[in-house]
Amino acid sequence: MSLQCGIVGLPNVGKSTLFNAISTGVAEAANYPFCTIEPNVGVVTVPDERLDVLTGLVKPQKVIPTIMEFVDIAGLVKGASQGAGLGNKFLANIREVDAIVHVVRCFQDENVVHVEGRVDPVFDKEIIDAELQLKDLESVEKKIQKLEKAARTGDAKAKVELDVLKQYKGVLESGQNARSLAIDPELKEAAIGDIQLLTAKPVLYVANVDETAMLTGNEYSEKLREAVKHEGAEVIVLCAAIESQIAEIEDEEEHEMFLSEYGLKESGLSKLIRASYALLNLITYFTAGVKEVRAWTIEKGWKAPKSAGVIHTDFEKGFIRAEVIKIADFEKYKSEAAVKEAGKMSVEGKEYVVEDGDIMHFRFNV
Ligand SMILES: Nc1ncnc2c1ncn2[C@@H]1O[C@H](COP(=O)(O)OP(=O)(O)OP(=O)(O)O)[C@@H](O)[C@H]1O
Ligand SMILES: [Mg+2]
Repeated sequence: MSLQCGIVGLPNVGKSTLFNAISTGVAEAANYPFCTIEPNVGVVTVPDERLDVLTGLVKPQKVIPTIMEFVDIAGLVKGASQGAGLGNKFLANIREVDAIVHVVRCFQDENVVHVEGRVDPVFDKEIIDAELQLKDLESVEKKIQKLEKAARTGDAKAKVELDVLKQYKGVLESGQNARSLAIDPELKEAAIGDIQLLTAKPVLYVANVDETAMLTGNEYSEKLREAVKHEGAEVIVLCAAIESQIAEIEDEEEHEMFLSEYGLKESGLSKLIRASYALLNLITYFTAGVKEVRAWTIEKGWKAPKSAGVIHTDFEKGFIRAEVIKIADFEKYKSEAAVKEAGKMSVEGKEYVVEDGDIMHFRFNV
């Protein structure tokens, strides 16, 4: 299971710089075969200290972290929803991703052209939002037309959906994003699940600042933070130009030194990758054996059989039970045997909801 985050923003704000940093950022996770699916899709490993802890205790032959994909989407401009600057093609790229990383320029640099001729992150963000909203409005209106016909023939389901879609229309027309509509998840899925509204996708913002503001942020990033406060979205402050330099350092020690020289505890990229993972409502469970210690991605709320299914469909079909160790217990008792002896391993059935950090052992029968 691998989900995609699309990197979105105006032209020349640092999207590709950030993408390249992410894509070459093997320093954090040198043990995963980094690969590129397409030139603009990068597979990154999700940094996870717990995996290091487990590896230290189990000493496996192989360690496999979990992954995520980032897509570098070309810059959108004003009018993109009407096709300006190849707009429609890029908007289609956004439709395919699961979440959006919206990069906003918060750095001053006369040598880097700003398409609007000035640095104003809040206004920039609004340009992008407006284009995405216009595109969504188009999709919503199309579907409303279809549903109106069905509703007229007395289709009750169509009437319910129509009502929801009209609410979305209202939200979009008032210049808000579809995600701001508070609505029952099932109703939402029925109404807009098939049309993949761009502004319904979860979002986080990257304030791309200059080197001097990397630790503290600056007036621009503050303005952005203030402007998105009501959205409840996260704002990550980083300097894409520096991040891409840091990412190129493969030697782990040197990498650490570089970070500490800048006063950073961890790279902005690690922060961004973890935040994106959380944004998608993803959690990690582990399997731990001497052959392999591995992190697996599932969605929050998944029960044991479905979670087992990400390893192999047989695990789900033939699920019998799961033996679960909490990672804190593994750390405390140092081995599976010691955990068992202490009575800290639990045996769970089909209804067990897997928690972040669980170490799972599935019993199955095919
Ligand atoms: N934090 C920063 N400080 C200073 N310069 C930066 C910063 N981040 C990126 N840049 C510079 O900004 C320029 C544009 O960056 P980049 O190509 O990544 O933008 P982009 O958003 O991908 O643009 P496009 O939409 O045209 O593809 C580059 O010259 C890059 O080095
Ligand atoms: Mg680019």
